[in-house]
This record gives sequence, structure tokens and C-alpha cells, in this order.
Amino acid sequence: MSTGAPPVRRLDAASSAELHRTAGEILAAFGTSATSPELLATIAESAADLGGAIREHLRPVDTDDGLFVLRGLTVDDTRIGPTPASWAEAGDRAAGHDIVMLLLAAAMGNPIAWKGQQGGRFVHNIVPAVGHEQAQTGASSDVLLSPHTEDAFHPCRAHLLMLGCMRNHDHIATTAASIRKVRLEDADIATLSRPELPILPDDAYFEAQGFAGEPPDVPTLWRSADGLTLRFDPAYTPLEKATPAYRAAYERLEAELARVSVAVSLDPGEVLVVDNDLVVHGRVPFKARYDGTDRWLKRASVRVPGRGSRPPAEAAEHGYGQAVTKAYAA
Ligand SMILES: O=C(O)CCC(=O)C(=O)O
Ligand SMILES: [Fe+2]
Repeated sequence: MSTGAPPVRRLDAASSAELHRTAGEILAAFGTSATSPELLATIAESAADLGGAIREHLRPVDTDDGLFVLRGLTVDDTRIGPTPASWAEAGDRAAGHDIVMLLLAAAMGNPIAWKGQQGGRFVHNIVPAVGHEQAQTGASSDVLLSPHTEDAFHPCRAHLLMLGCMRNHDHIATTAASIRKVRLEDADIATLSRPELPILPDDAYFEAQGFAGEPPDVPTLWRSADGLTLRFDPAYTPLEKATPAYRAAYERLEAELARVSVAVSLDPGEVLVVDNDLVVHGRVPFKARYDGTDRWLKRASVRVPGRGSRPPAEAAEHGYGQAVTKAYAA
């Protein structure tokens, strides 16, 4: 894994102040970051009014890295209070930053939420939680969170994943690997473009895991109009059911993703924006502190209307009964 520097987009002080001030006004008016239709409408209006410099920084990912880090926002370590012990305890903690995340998300597309994830909230809290140390979810710590496409099991998964850092004293890195940087033989690309295996709902979706319908086989790779894309989550893919040829090609893809993977240790105020069609992300193992000073990220997911980066066959998938909630009617 390399630590090669990711592309950075730096907000100037005025743009950063504008975002924090707008978020503060919205929070003062609503008293919560829990979204109502009224709050979402206000977010859309305010996002549309953001200055040109901010909008320029929020243009689509435009390099083969498939991601960028937005710098320049600030987090007051004292004001945000202690890191919550779990997402369920987070509620409105650091709610002003939830609003900043929503403004950024709405400026880039259509924020989404899931009824079955973190109480249906549009901004998730990613913190280590007691009892989840070994899980393959954002609540884990002791284990490597293996590289994955966010919500890979679902056809309505995000186009963009945003991770905003509140606190990260131990400099624990998120990992990111772009399909546009791997070297694969054409034959492997052809093999992995065949729908041969399903991707099952991950452990963050308890209800979906009990869904009775037949899991659809989906392709791992797909050539969209602007290049190769991937849909990849080995921890939830029954590879033992694959043909030896498919499994071998999948293993070569995994090895290539590991080779090109970069480690991004976010500092407070930084927001990592990952193109979920180009990049798989994960997290290195770490020892949770469980003393209120743990690593704390805010996460938001965004659909980009009109984007043609998904195989048309996905439209017929059942998504294991999980309904996506879009902030705005498409
Ligand atoms: O903790 C991280 O850096 C990433 C966790 C993750 O996979 C996610 O929040 O989707
Ligand atoms: Fe993730």
C-alpha cells in the first residue's frame, strides 16, 4: 500500500466561513440535524446559493484517483464534545457538521439515506463500538475493514461517498483503491464482467439479511462510457460458489487493488469524497480507546442524477427489500 498523496482541494477561508455560517443558521432555525422535508428543502436552497469557489471545489472527481480530499473546514475539538460510544448514541452530536455535510452533499447531487441504517439519518456517525471490534462494518476497530464498494448489495447505492473527519488523534487511515489504476488482462476483465455471483447485504443491514428473494448474480466489473467501474465487496460475496476461473480472476483483481491502494489519514475538518463506482475503500485496524476521544467520522452518501455509470440490468434488482430514501424527488 502506498501513502501517495491524494488530490487535495483547499477551500479558502471565506468559503469555509460561508459553509460554517450557513450551517449554523440552519441548525439555529431547526434545532436538529434530523431531516424533515422542511430541513431538506432549506438545505437545497442554501446549497444552490453557495459561492462559486465552493461549487468549483465540489465538481466531479476528475482524476484516475477516483477521489479527492476537501480541506479548509474546521472542527473545534472541545465544542463537538466526546466521541459518542456508538452511532445510536450520537443523535445530534456535532449536528452543525451534519448540516455542513448535507450542504456539500446537496451541492454535488442527491443525498440518500436507508431506512435500515442508523435510524434512517442522512448523515451517519462512524465510531468504534464495544462488541463490534471484529465486524466488517464501520463500527469495527481490531480488524482490517476490507476494501469494499459502499452498499455494494444494492442497485441504488451511492455514486459518491463522503467521509468527514471530526476527530482522529491516532491518525487511523481510510484506504482507497481505484479500478482506474489497476493493471488487468483483458481476459480477466471479460471474466469479471460476467454476472456470476451475488453480493449479499452487509452486517449493517440486519433486515435485508433476512430477505427471502433469490440473490441476483451481478458483474464485478463494468465498462461505462467513461471507463471501467467496479462493484466489489469480497467479505459479502460467496466466492466459494464461483468457478475456479472466476475465482482466480477475482483474486488477481484483489491483488491489484491492494497494490494500488492508498492510505488517507483524515485530519479534523477534512472531507474525503470517493467515487463509489471507481474506488473501493476500507480502513486499517486500530485499537479503540473507548474514552470519548476515539476516531469519529461523519458519513454521507450521494446519488448523482443522470449518471450512466451502472449496468442497465441493475434496474431490475430487488435490493433485498431495502428502500433507499432520496432527499429530493429525482
Ligand atoms: O472508517 C473508515 O475510514 C471507513 C469506514 C467505512 O467503510 C464507511 O464508513 O463506509
Ligand atoms: Fe464503507
